[in-house]
Amino acid sequence: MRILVDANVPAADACFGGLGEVVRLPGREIDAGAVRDVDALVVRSITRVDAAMVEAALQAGSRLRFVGTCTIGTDHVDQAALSRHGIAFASAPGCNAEAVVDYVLGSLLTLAERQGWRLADRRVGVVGAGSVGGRLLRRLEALGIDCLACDPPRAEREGAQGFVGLASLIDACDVVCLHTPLVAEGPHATHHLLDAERIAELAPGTVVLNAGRGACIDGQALRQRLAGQGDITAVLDVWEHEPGIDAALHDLAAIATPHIAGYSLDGKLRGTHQVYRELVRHLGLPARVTLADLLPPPPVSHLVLHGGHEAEEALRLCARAVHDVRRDHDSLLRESRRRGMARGFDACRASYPLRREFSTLEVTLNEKAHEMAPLLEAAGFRVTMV
Ligand SMILES: NC(=O)C1=CN([C@@H]2O[C@H](COP(=O)(O)OP(=O)(O)OC[C@H]3O[C@@H](n4cnc5c(N)ncnc54)[C@H](O)[C@@H]3O)[C@@H](O)[C@H]2O)C=CC1
Ligand SMILES: O=C(O)C(=O)[C@H](O)COP(=O)(O)O
Repeated sequence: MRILVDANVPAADACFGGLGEVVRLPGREIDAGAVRDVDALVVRSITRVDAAMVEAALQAGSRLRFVGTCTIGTDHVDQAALSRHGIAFASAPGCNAEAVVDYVLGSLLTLAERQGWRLADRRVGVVGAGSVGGRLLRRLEALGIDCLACDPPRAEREGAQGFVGLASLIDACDVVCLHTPLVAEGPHATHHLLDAERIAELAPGTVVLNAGRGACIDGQALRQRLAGQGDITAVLDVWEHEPGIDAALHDLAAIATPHIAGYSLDGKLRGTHQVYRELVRHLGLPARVTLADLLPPPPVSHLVLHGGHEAEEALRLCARAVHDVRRDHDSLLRESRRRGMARGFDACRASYPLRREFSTLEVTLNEKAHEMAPLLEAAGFRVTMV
């Protein structure tokens, strides 16, 4: 059996090597020709697995019977086309949701520091309350932050209580966080969910954060608002037309990162392992590799606080011990200046030093810092007191 695996999938040999011959290719080079001679394909979000690719590969004699994406998002895979041709499909729901929530908290704490406000004084709106948005709401609420959630599909299934419409959320919130999948059509389509009209409705001072999919925001309309009135702030991890993103919008975003919100080692390994489990199930084999086999100890495992920090300052300190979003912003700026936008974007992603998640950091609080315990636990750190 031959398994073609995106070169950016970690632990591919450890997981798939026991099942057959593993062949690696950069995700953007995986096309019908590359798939012609394989039985299984394992990708991430940058490989388009569409009807044309699958049909061209099959016509050329491909034995392809399984496609897995080690990501949450599935908008790059034409699942209907796979099913028409009897090809099994698996994704990795929730795999990197914790990492995205860490990214959002780290970004908001960084903006708060730069702009001189406290997160505790802001109302945060979460659009798309699924794996990522739901976890974000739970952490924010545990931190005592006022939140609103907008999720019409969930509101339809579960009842409207606890959810608001998008217009009300925009009207009431200081921070609007997008965590929706990209859905091209249907009653809950998300393509340009924040369109020119919605962007015009954002009150001055609003922070817009997108860590869902780039095309959920009309980038041109956002650029015009930022360049014209310049009275809102954008934190963008995802972009229309990645990797060739709009350079002017990039320059106007307060925090601009190259689609790495979910790039924790933990999240990526979970993604690989989830797809591995689905592949062995498809083959009727036992899963011999466990996730614990794959995860090394974190580079920074322990921090001691002796007190004297204001609450949000302590949070920022712990968040940055794990992940400093300013580094990711600076590296995209530097690499895009040096290599051009598309190549710089991909270079940052390819060489990204996979970070760990907040839950891998143990924070020990000395007596004078004990009062920080509830806040740090709510943010997702492991806390011990001495
Ligand atoms: N920036 C990054 O690195 C990452 C981005 N993502 C993106 O985030 C998306 C969300 O991830 P999960 O929360 O795990 O997915 P999920 O499927 O668990 O949740 C998505 C939620 O969005 C809701 N939704 C759908 N249409 C909506 C609409 N029109 N308005 C408001 N809500 C709507 C759904 O009902 C669902 O509750 C993924 O599809 C992926 O595209 C995911 C991981 C990493
Ligand atoms: O899981 C998802 O969905 C994501 O957006 C991934 O974190 C993106 O990672 P790549 O597929 O672009 O490596």
